[in-house]
Amino acid sequence: MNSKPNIHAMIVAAGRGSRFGSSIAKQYTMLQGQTLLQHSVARLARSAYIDKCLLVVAADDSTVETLDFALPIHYAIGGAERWQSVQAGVESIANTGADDSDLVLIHDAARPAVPIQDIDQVIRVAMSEPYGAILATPVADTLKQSYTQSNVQSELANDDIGQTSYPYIKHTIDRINTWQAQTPQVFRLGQLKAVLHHVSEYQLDITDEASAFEYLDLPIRLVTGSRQNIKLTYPDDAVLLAAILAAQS
Ligand SMILES: Nc1ccn([C@@H]2O[C@H](COP(=O)(O)OP(=O)(O)OP(=O)(O)O)[C@@H](O)[C@H]2O)c(=O)n1
Ligand SMILES: C[C@](O)(CO)[C@H](O)COP(=O)(O)O
Repeated sequence: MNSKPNIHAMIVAAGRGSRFGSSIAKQYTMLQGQTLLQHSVARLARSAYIDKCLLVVAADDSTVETLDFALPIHYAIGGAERWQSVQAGVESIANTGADDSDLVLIHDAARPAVPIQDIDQVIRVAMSEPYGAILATPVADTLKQSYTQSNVQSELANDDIGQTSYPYIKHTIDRINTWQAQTPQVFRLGQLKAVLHHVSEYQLDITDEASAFEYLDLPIRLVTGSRQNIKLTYPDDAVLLAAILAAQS
């Protein structure tokens, strides 16, 4: 195993933020005087392993070029699904002549509070792995699988409590050995290219790149990260992120 591979950092910022529901793409939400995307680049800039960054943005993005970043920036145009944005970034990195054993670090623009020590730790672990490693946190809550049943007779008419769409509990999911995936996710370039090709060929539905390796039974290491590394997904997350960024600064 090459113990000192090159690291190619990529931030995916080509999403729409439909669950966040703002009129501007959520990566341009301002918190603590900067956009989320600028915060995320600034976090990577503080890692000794990273000296430049590829930003994967939407084809119609007219905001990114108006911003200053803490690293030299290159651009690629993203796709409709997150993995397609990553694939565009991977192609761009491969076209620079990068080696298949190099590491590609993928981070969400929407995770601006990742601690620097977590970035460095997941890189160090990935360096000793044949495929890669991701940040994640053990699930802390009791998890319920749900079902919906429209014709259940309840003592209280559903309308009386103003909500007809609450589901019921099916069962409790065992949380032992259950983790919440975060980013950065760090993989060998050649392997990442291959698994994304598989996702494309078989039209797999994935929400992170580690899932592509899972489909092929390729082991990816879980590195325990901070619970502060939350993603701006729903409007409530903005309150939490603002508090986390303020506490970290
Ligand atoms: N086609 C896509 C979809 C997502 N992303 C990026 O992937 C990260 C995490 O994805 P998510 O939170 O799902 O972002 P969105 O797709 O923007 O949100 P939503 O699913 O609510 O629309 C974000 O930084 C987002 O910009 C991307 O680059 N290209
Ligand atoms: C990559 C990711 O941030 C890991 O948590 C996540 O999978 C992005 O997509 P999601 O649809 O919000 O889970």
